[in-house]
Amino acid sequence: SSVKSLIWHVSCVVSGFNFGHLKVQSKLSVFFTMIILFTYLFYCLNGYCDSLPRPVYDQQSNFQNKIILHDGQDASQDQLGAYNASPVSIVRGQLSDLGNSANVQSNNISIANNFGSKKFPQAIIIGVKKGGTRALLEFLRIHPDVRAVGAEPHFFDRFYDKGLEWYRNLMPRTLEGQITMEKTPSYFITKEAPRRVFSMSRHTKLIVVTLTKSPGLPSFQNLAFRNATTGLIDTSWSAVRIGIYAKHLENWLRFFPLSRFLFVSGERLVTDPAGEMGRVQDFLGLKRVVTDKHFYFNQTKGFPCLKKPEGSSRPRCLGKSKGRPHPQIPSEVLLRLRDFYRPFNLKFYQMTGHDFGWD
Ligand SMILES: Nc1ncnc2c1ncn2[C@@H]1O[C@H](COP(=O)(O)OS(=O)(=O)O)[C@@H](OP(=O)(O)O)[C@H]1O
Repeated sequence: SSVKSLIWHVSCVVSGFNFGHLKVQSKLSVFFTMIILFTYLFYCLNGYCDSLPRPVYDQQSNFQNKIILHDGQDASQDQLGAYNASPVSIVRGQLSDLGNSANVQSNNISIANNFGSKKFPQAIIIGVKKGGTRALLEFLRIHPDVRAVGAEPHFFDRFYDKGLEWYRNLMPRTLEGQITMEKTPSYFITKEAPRRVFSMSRHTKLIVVTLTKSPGLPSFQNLAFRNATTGLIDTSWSAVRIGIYAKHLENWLRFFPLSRFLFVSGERLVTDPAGEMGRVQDFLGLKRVVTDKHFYFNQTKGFPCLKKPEGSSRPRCLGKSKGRPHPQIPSEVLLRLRDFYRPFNLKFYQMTGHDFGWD
C-alpha cells in the first residue's frame, strides 16, 4: 500500500508539471524517463532490487516464527530486549532479534542490517534447561560487544540436517570485535552435539548454567520415583537425567578441554547477577560492561530484572514463563534425591575442579 501511495503521489507531481514549453519529442522523453523511474522504484520497494540486499529480518523472521511453534514458551515473551546506546549497539538493537520484531519494521533497519557479517557463534550457552539460560543471555545482550540470536536455534540437536550455512544465516550480523552467541540448553544433553559443535569450531566457548533446584511439577514424586515405596529413582525421566551433569559433561570432554567451558551458577545468577556476569564477561574476553548498576531485585517477581534496557525507559523482567511458582516437595523426597545425586555431583565437582556445594 505504501508503494501504491508513492506512485499516486509521484503521478500527481508529474501531472501537475507544466510541459507546455517543451516540444513533443522532449515531452515524450520526460514521460518515458518517469515510467522507467516508477518501474525501478516499484521493484526496489518490493525488494526485488538486486543492488539493495534484502533486510536480514526478512530472512530471519520466517525461521523465528517456526521456532516459536517448536518452543512456544521461550524467547518472544521472555525477551528482556535490552540494548545499548553506543553506535555499535544502536545497530545491533535495530537488528532482528526475536521479540523486538515490532521495532524492526522501521526503514532504518534495512540500512543497519547491512553492517558487519554473519559469523558462526564463538560462544554458545549449551545448558542446562531451566537453569536460567534465558536470563543469562538477556543479561549478556546488554553488552555492546555481544550479539545473539533471540530464539533458540536448536541446530545441533533438531535441525542439523539443514547444514552449517543455514545455521550461520540465522546469526545476527556482527562488527569487528563483537562476538556472536546463541543459547539452546538442550545441547548439553544431546549425544551428538559435542561432535557437531566441534566440527563447526574447536574454539567454541561453552557456557553451562548449572543449579541444584529440583524440577518442579505437581506430581513430582510420582514422576521421579519408579516405585514410591522402594524409593527407586526413575532415571529415564528427563528431568532426573538432566541433573546427572557428570554424565553429560563426560560426553563433551571427549571433544573440548575443560578450559573451553564456563560453569555459571544458576543460584548466583539470581542472588548476585552482577558478580556472575563479571565471570562470564571475563571468560568471553569482554570488557566488564554489565555491572550491578544494570540490575535491581524485583520483589514481586522474586528475581533480578534489568533496570533500564535501551530502547525503553522502564525496567524490565523476564516473562511469565520464567520464575514460575514451584510446588512444595516433601523433605524425604528431597533427601532421597540428594542421596541419588551425591555421587554424580561429587564426580562433577572433581571433573570441573569446583565444589558447587549442592550437598
Ligand atoms: N532474572 C530471572 N528472571 C526469571 N527467571 C530467572 C532469572 N534468573 C534465573 N531464572 C530462572 O530461570 C529459569 C528458566 O530457565 P531457562 O531460561 O534456562 O529455561 S529454558 O530451559 O530456556 O526453558 C526459571 O525457572 P522457573 O522458576 O522454573 O520458571 C528461573 O528460576
